[in-house]
This record gives sequence, C-alpha cells and structure tokens, in this order.
Amino acid sequence: MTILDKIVANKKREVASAKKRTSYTVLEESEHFHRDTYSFKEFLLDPSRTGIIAEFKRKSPSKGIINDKVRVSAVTTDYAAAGASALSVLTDRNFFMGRKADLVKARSVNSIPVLRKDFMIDEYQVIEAKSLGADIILLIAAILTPAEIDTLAKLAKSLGLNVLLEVHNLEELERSINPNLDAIGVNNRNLADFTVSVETSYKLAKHIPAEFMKISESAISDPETIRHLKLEGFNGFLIGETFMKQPDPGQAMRDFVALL
Ligand SMILES: O=P(O)(O)OC[C@@H](O)[C@@H](O)c1c[nH]c2ccccc12
Repeated sequence: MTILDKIVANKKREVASAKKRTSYTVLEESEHFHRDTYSFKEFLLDPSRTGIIAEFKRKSPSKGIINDKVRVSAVTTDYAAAGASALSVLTDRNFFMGRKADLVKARSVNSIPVLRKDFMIDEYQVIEAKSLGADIILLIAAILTPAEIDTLAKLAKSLGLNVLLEVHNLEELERSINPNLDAIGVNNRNLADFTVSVETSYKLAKHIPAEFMKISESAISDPETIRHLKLEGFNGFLIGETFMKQPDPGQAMRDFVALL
C-alpha cells in the first residue's frame, strides 16, 4: 500500500463521519455558501502579482513536521502582502496537521483566492469547500477516474468554484483533461514515492492545451526556477515548504520575491 492509498482510505472514513456530523443542509446554511468567489484566473494573470500560490502547511508525509509554531492568520496575510496570487491551505488533519478551521480563518482575513488543499473524493467535500470559504478546489488525477473528475468538476463549477487538476505524468494528463477545469497543475513530487523533479513540469508543459492555466507545483526553492518555468509558459507556482520551513514564512516569501 502506498502512502497515497493510505491517505485515500483514511479520507473515505473521514468523509463518511463528516456526513453524519454535518448535513448538507447545515453546510449550505454557511454564510460563505452563497457568496461570489474570487476568480483564480484574474488573480493569477494580474501582472502586479507574483503568480505564486503560497501554501500554509504544518506537516507533510514526506518531511514530517515543517512548522507547527506559526498562525494561519499572520502567515496568510503576510503571503498576500508579499504578492501571492492565491493562498493554499491544507485541510487534511491526519497526514498534514491541517484543519478545516484553518481555511475558515484564512478566508476571513484575506481578499484573494484560497485553494482548499485536500484529497477530494466525494461531492460532499466540494460543497464543504464552498461552505468553508474556498474559491478553488484541487482534483488529483492519480486518485480519481475521468468520470469522477467530470462529476466533481461540474459540481464545483456550478457553485462558482475554480478547479485545479493535478497531474504528474502524461498518461494522467491525457486521460483526465476535461472542459470543466480552469488550471492544470503539474506536481513535481510523485505522491506515491515522494521523489521530486522540476523536469516533470518542463516535460509536460507542451502537452497542456492553451485554454488552461499552467501551474507548477512542489519543490520550488529558487527564484531562478520561476524564471525558467515562466519561459515554458507556466502562469502559477505552488510553493509550501520553502516558506513554511522558516520561522517567519511571510518574511521568507518577501525575501524570495525580492529576487524574482
Ligand atoms: O512544499 P512544496 O514542495 O513547495 O509543495 C507544495 C505543494 O505543491 C504540495 O504541498 C502538494 C502538491 N500537491 C499536493 C496534494 C496534496 C497535498 C499536498 C500537495
């Protein structure tokens, strides 16, 4: 069993118990549920911003604890002030030490798009994402069939959410492409064995149809890499650990952006 299999098995149990605790009706009563979302595209393509999707992540299965001393409100507002085009907030508890409350908090103190970073396998989580205040959901091709991607993406679009599809090879990209997606993210980290290579982004760039925004995800630690990725047509850069491993992640992002 790979770590990804374990995460998905755990997620199925989590979703089943969340459905029992909080009904669809209660989710739909949330103040966020009926709000207009921020446009991912508009913020990502805004030339006054950096294209960086800055992530709040305390822990990961590959690195263990990264930073459990900082507050989501301070870090995410610092990220936004440093020019983030969007924020990414982990809501998986068991493997990433995330909380749904982190997303609610990030939403309440920021006015830029927020991505719910989790392992989406069920329509319930899409409704929940909207009710927590997310603007973007992540769909991971490695754990979803094309039919599941279609269902989840259509539901998300019907709620005004933006959809980011994550792939890490050509086969996943080709089988998963769907008109209801807004952006394709190439994950430079293989979620099954954690090996990382930015080459994955360079290899897949030319295969991503022009109508989708292109995002490179993971293992970006050098502003020089962003310059290269831009030349290959990437519009977005998802960065977590490089910032979060510093005692002051917001300052780390400011220092990084100064070198762009
Ligand atoms: O911390 P990094 O190497 O900068 O990576 C950020 C982000 O890409 C990574 O957290 C991530 C990409 N896809 C995921 C799916 C689930 C959980 C986490 C992720």
